[in-house]
Amino acid sequence: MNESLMNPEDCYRLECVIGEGSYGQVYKATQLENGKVVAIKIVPTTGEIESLKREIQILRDCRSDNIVKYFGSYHSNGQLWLVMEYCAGGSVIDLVKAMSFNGSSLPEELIATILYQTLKGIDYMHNHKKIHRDIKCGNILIDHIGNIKLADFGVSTQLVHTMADTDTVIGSPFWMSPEILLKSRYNKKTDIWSLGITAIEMAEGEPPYAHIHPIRAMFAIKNNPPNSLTDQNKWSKEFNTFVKKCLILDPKERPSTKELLQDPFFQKFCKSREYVQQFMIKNSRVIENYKKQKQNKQHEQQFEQSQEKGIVQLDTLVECEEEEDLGTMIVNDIDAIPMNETGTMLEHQYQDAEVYEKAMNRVSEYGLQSLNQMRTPVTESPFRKQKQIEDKIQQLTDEMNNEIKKIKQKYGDQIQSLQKLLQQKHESHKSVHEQKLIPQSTNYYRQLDFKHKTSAPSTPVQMQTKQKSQQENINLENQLKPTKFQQTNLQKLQLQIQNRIHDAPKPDNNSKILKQLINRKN
Ligand SMILES: Nc1ncnc2c1ncn2[C@@H]1O[C@H](COP(=O)(O)OP(=O)(O)OP(=O)(O)O)[C@@H](O)[C@H]1O
Repeated sequence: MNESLMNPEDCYRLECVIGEGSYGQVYKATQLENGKVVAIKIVPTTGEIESLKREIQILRDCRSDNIVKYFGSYHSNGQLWLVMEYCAGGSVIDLVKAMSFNGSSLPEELIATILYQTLKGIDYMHNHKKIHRDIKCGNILIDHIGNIKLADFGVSTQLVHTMADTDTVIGSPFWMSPEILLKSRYNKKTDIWSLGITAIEMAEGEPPYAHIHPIRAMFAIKNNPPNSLTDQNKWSKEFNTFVKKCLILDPKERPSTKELLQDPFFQKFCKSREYVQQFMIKNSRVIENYKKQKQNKQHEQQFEQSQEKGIVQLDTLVECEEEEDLGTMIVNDIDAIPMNETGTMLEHQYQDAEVYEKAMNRVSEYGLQSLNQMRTPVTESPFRKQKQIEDKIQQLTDEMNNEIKKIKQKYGDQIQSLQKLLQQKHESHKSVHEQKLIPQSTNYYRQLDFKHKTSAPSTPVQMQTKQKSQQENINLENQLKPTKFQQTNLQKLQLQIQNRIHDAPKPDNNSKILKQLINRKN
């Protein structure tokens, strides 16, 4: 491989992450010299880079309008950069998922056009003695003018003779041909099988057996290979026949790319690249909405994963993202996965029970990719980091606002009921004054003093009346004492509650409160 030793950061500016594969991320980037937009796949060289090297090797030899173009590669700072043509329409899987998310499916004309151009890309590869081995919607891209491009050559192979290495099971489980799964000798016809499964994926939103565990699916494909679209009445005779041809069990009987390019399905339904472009423009909002949702989900998962540290060893149990596209797997010995004919797992034949248990746990946690040696963390991107910080701040702000709301709700009711109580006490107090015809004053003790001074007794009757009145006043005073005491207590309580509301964290408060919340959360 002949990659450049220049620092790629001097040549390109990374704009944003546009996708993520098993071993690294794909960025949209700008070439500084001329402002050209490109796609760059970055893989940390500490992990598995063989597939990227293979991809570079295959891509640099390919010159076809239906294969994503290769512009160069760089090795710098422990990373391998693969610079390629940017396909603004994204992958066909996003289109398929967006449409099914919207409750619709792709029209037959679009399916035919995408399949035809993909087939042309495969035809080019086969003519140059290359097998793709991983044909699926996730590896078919659409550019800004509606051209269809085959991508992801990480598992592609150069045919040295006529047959490929028979010991290696390679590809994505649901799209794998029975001859690969049976470990028979296989050839380029394996790509035709995968194209048939891709046709079903485009029509039905997912490949056959997608609802079952991938390992079981591999056995199901071996034992009961899919051979047609599920609802044949929904589709044209030509489309049904095309799928059936691609899924012919015997590779020798299965048509070649040349034969399929002449198929009546394409003659009847295939349209121009402008048709694809128009379809993309018409459905851009649906696609964007779906991508945003997918991205948010990924960010959440990445944020959770970023709490985990460094390289994730396979035996570390972490929450596994829901995998839409199961990814590509390379297994050197499929028979090491013990299962019976119906796909039920058999009792392990591993010598070390614990090793077996861990391997199976990994498969159910991570999917089949975990059967590869090591899963490396994706490259840390500044965009992702910034998004994580923004999300964290948003999350903390929301939390604080909720807390304030809760405190207000809780104590607001109490304050109201205490105020009501105070009002009632005040009313009863007033009514006692009215009964005794005592003039209202804000200070009751001052009133008593005034009465005392203004009504000095002179006669014994007056003395008696005064004493009686004094006694009554004392009684009244005694009666009011607890009320007064209660009132003071209530005021104190109200003050305390108000202080607590005041002390509660505010959304725009300083970082100390943020830290308190983070600590409490941890
Ligand atoms: N040249 C490109 N232009 C635009 N988007 C791209 C390009 N290459 C890849 N992508 C996007 O990046 C995503 C990840 O691509 P990548 O080839 O790394 O992994 P993958 O094929 O999805 O996964 P795996 O390697 O596990 O099979 C693709 O699904 C696609 O959406």
